[in-house]
Parts: sequence; C-alpha cells; structure tokens
Amino acid sequence: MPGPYVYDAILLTSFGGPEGPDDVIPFLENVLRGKPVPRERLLEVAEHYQSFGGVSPINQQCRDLIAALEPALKEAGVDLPIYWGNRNWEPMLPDTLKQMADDGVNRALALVTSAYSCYSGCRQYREDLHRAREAVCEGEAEADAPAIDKVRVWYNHPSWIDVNADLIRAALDDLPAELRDGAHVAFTAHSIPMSMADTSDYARQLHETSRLIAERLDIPEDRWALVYQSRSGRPQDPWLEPDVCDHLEAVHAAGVRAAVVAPIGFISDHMEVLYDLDDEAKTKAAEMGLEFRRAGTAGTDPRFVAMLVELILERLGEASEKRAVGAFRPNHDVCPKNCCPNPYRASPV
Ligand SMILES: CC1=C(CCC(=O)O)c2cc3nc(cc4[nH]c(cc5[nH]c(cc1n2)c(C)c5CCC(=O)O)c(CCC(=O)O)c4C)C(CCC(=O)O)=C3C
Ligand SMILES: [Fe+2]
Repeated sequence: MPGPYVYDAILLTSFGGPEGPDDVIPFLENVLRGKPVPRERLLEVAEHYQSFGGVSPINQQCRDLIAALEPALKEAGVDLPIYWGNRNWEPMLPDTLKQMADDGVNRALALVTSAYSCYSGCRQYREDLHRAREAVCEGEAEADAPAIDKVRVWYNHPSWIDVNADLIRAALDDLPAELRDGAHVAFTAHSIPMSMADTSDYARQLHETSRLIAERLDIPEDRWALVYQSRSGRPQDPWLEPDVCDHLEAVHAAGVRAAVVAPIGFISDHMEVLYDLDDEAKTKAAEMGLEFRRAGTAGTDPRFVAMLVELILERLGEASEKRAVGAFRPNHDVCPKNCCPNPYRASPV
C-alpha cells in the first residue's frame, strides 16, 4: 500500500436531504434552525420536496459520487477509505465522525460538495465539522476526534470549466438549429443574502467561472449573464439578484427567443435544480414562448471525478501542480481567519 500519507481517510461532507415524506419537515427544521427565514418559506419548500415523494435526490447523488470516486482514487494509487457525513440529514456528521474515531482515523481530508466560497458553502461546513468533533469528544480529550482539513474550492479548475462547458454545449446543440446562434445563456447559482455575499468571494468566483465557460464556448458578452435562483430569507432582506425567472422575462422582452439555463452553482441535479429550474423556470419560459433548455450538472462525469482525485492528490503532496485557469490563482487550502464569516452570529471556528 502506498503512503503513509498525512491523511488516513477522505470525508465526503454534504448538505443532506430527506429520504421520505416524514423526513421533510424535520430536515427543513435542521436547515433553518437559527436562520432568519419565515415559517411560510419552510412550508412552501416542504411542498417542493413532497411533490417528489419527500425524497431529495442529493443523498443518492452522494452515494453515486462515492461509488465513482473509490475506484478512481485506487486507480491513482491512493488506498484511503471514503466516509460520508451531512449537515442536515442522515448520515449526520457527528455519527460519521464517531465511526471514524472508532475506526482509528487520526486525520481526514474533507471533500465539501461546494465549488464556491461563502458562509453556506465553506465556513458553515467547517463549523459543522468542529461541532461534530466536539460531540465525539463529549468532554473527553479532543485528541480522540479525527483532525479534519478541507479541500480548496475548485471554481477555476480547468476540469470544472471543461465539464460545464461541454454540458452547456450539449444543451445549445439541443435547440432548434435556427435559434442556436442567437441563444442566451443564463448561468445560475443559489442566491445568498447580501450580508453573506458582501463578505465572501462567492459572486466574484461565480462570475469568473461563467466568463471562462462563455469564453470557451465563444459566447459574446451580450449573450450571457450570471443570475441567481432559490431565494430564501425574509422579503425585506436583500439577496443576490437578478432572479433567474425575472431575467428570462427581461431577455425575452428584449427579443431573445431561446435560452439555456446552466446551473453552475450546483455539482449535481439537486432539488433546487429539479424544482426551481426544471419546473418553475421551464414553465415560465413556456408561458412566454421562450425556447428553454436546462444544461446538465457535473454529477459523476469521469472528468469531474478525476478533478476531485487531483484535489486530493494535491493535499497528499502527490500532484505536480495546483491547476487553475483564468485571472485568479488556485484558492487557498487552509481558510484564513476572516474567510467567509458567519453573517448571523459569532463563529466557533
Ligand atoms: C450557497 C448555497 C448552496 C450551494 C453550496 C452548497 O452546496 O452548500 C446551497 C446548496 C443547497 N441548499 C439545499 C437546500 C436548501 N437550502 C436552503 C436554504 C438556504 N440555502 C442557502 C445557500 C446555499 N444553499 C441559503 C443562504 C439559505 C437560507 C438559509 C441559510 O442561511 O442557511 C433550504 C431551506 C429552504 C429554503 O429557504 O429554500 C433548503 C432546503 C441543498 C439540498 C438540495 C436537495 O435536497 O437536493 C443544497 C445542495
Ligand atoms: Fe441552500
């Protein structure tokens, strides 16, 4: 077996989702605990999940990703176990960390399923990991819980650009030939409150990813835009805009006849993609007579999986370089103190 490495396990760290109708409300209560989000919004989103039988696609997507990652890691000569823990639903991170501690894991590398930096996608996961370690120790010496580092965000990794560009190309090619050349591309990501956006690189990174993909596909600046979806929170709190549906209405009014919506903010077809895009945005486009295609997500695309292996190899000291394209350097491995601050309260990490 190769090694020994600094790490003795990989930890897929994700959001979690309900796996049946009875899970939906407790899951949403976990997501929104302590968050300034009205109960009406919770109940509205519960209906989105219930319309899919109360089952979120995300947990199966995590299982599929692990099934793809395991052989790819072995192929690269890395024989490390992959554990899996979530923020909001089983398997919950404290249970996973307990298992890891029982198995004798000393130091693990967390693969967080978020390509961009903000409190939700970065520090909140680090807080979750911190609390999970505390739960494992339960008053005993903290040394009993595995130490955990996190891989860098990959918004500007060449493979992330390649995979998403190909998915968008396929959606464009699926449009009627006479509409293809004038088609508009709307890159979308989860909206976040301005209080979170102003203190992170989220919008800057998303813009860079969008720009790099548009450049790759030869889409001129006036034919693409970065927009947001799935706004939550209180109506009076400002969130990142424009909303994808408002944007589709605006480009349609300006004469656009076909649009591709590309959910670059998500690594797989999460509930937000299935509901807010495949249902809401698509319906809106149909009402207006706008030809609409939704580009796919990375999922278990072999190039995406290979990129994740590469990010792991970087941290094992086995990659020849840290690859990044465009105007910015590869993002940091270790988050500085002021990285993605908690906009709601003081952070324990
Ligand atoms: C930036 C970001 C990502 C991308 C980075 C990452 O992947 O982490 C993301 C991913 C996801 N968000 C998800 C689900 C939800 N997000 C919610 C609420 C919120 N998301 C926020 C931001 C983000 N969310 C924010 C600022 C809120 C408001 C409350 C708060 O400040 O935390 C709510 C509550 C209901 C609502 O209000 O919409 C739900 C159910 C799922 C699972 C989907 C599935 O089941 O397939 C995934 C992958
Ligand atoms: Fe979310």
